[in-house]
Amino acid sequence: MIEGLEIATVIGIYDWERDIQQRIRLDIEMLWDISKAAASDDIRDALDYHAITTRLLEYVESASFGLIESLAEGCAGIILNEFSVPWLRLKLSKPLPDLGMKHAAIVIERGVLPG
Ligand SMILES: Nc1nc2c(c(=O)[nH]1)N=C([C@H](O)[C@@H](O)CO)CN2
Repeated sequence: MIEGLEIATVIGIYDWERDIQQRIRLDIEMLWDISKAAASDDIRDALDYHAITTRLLEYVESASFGLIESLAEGCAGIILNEFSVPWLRLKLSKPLPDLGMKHAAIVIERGVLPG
């Protein structure tokens, strides 16, 4: 699980949002059988959360989406396709204190759960 990953990006549908950066937060559950990595103690058998985080930082920092939905799908696609994760649940939160709420968030599940 990657929890509380905060990244600044251009995100939003309004003109004023196109000229600023806002910090989104990612919480990601990922399915991975850890038994091989636990037995070998070899990072090559593990789901390397450092590598995933580095890739997401690169992607989100350079992104410029209007909707949080689009950014969430982009992040999910990277994890599924580049890191061979079979299934994930991803929550993307965007702070909205001006609207009187802590944040708006969406949760998506992508990939296939075994059996
Ligand atoms: N379903 C969505 N609704 C809204 C989004 C969004 O990304 N998905 N975004 C906005 C604005 O950008 C808002 O965050 C600015 O206050 C409004 N609704």
